[in-house]
Amino acid sequence: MNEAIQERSGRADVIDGEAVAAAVRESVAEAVSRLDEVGVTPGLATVLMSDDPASETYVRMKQRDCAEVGIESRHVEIDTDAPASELFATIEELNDDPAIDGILVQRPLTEGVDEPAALRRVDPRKDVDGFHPENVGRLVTGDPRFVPCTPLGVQRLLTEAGVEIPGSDVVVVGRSELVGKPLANLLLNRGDDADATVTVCHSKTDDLAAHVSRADVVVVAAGVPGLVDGEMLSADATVIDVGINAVGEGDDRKLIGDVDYESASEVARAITPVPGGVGPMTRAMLLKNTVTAAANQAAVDIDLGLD
Ligand SMILES: NC(=O)C1=CN([C@@H]2O[C@H](COP(=O)(O)OP(=O)(O)OC[C@H]3O[C@@H](n4cnc5c(N)ncnc54)[C@H](OP(=O)(O)O)[C@@H]3O)[C@@H](O)[C@H]2O)C=CC1
Ligand SMILES: Nc1nc(=O)c2c([nH]1)NC[C@@H]1CN(c3ccc(C(=O)N[C@@H](CCC(=O)O)C(=O)O)cc3)C=[N+]21
Repeated sequence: MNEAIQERSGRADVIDGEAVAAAVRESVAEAVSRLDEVGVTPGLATVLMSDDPASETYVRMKQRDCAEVGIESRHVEIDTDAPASELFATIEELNDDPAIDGILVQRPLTEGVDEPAALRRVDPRKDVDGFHPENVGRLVTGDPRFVPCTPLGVQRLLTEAGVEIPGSDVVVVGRSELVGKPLANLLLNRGDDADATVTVCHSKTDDLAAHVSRADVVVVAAGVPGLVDGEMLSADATVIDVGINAVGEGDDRKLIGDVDYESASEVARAITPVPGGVGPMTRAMLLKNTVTAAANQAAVDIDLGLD
């Protein structure tokens, strides 16, 4: 049995995102020490312009992750009442700051700020989120530089779970710029960890169940709890649940995914839990992209040991 697969629940193997993310962080820490030997310390800047408590939590987690692997982090908070020009000026400053290798502008931004305009301002060489149109274009044309962290995390979970991606039928539920579209492009590209036949479903898809039932791999990123359940799945399917939905109040408050875990794990071959699946991988891939950005900007030609 694979290291990524820790336990069985129902019939499906449970893919342990925390364990795979810990292994990624370990290899990132090793790469950081190799960079340290040549005098390079990677730096990540997080920019928050929002009062959303979940965003504040995520940004804190990202800083903690950085500290664990030896990446320096800087956090900039912009008042939600401030004009967008203040956000844009902050991004420009970070673009020009040699101590900063990666810039993450936490989404969603406060209402009224033109998000695409903000993402376009990030220097594409520091765009560790992979959201700048230049990096989006490079992914789509099969010459990726920075690939968004969640799709990268999903791809790694699939390979760690022993899924043979080439030739497989992948159904992605959700077509957002953040997750669905870049994931579809990543798995559609040529390569040993790709070469999939990809179908992308969304809210206007006629008969979601018909698509899902034919898939070897189902990735759900819709933000709709219970959207995919066991009845829709084929018995050999691997299910990756990207959704993060907070349900309940007070002591009953918890996170659930977009997949009905109970029924899906009775049918599927393997499944990711929420929490503990894709979320930790998203954060781990951010660290990896930051180290890559640092090596590229320092123009050091050393083997980072990252793949
Ligand atoms: N684990 C992680 O690391 C991350 C988790 N997330 C989570 O993943 C989920 C998706 O995020 P994101 O991509 O940003 O979300 P968006 O809201 O931007 O996109 C949701 C997508 O799902 C589609 N959709 C909505 N309802 C249905 C439906 N009934 N049937 C089929 N498709 C549907 C939408 O279709 P249409 O385009 O037609 O509106 C849209 O394409 C959220 O729960 C988010 O919190 C996000 C990022 C990282
Ligand atoms: N510029 C930008 N880049 C992003 O990558 C980005 C973003 N904005 N905005 C919001 C989404 C969401 N996202 C998550 C990251 C980690 C977890 C995560 O670690 N989740 C844990 C649980 C966390 C908890 O306990 O709250 C888990 O699933 O186990 C979840 C969601 C990144 N996003």
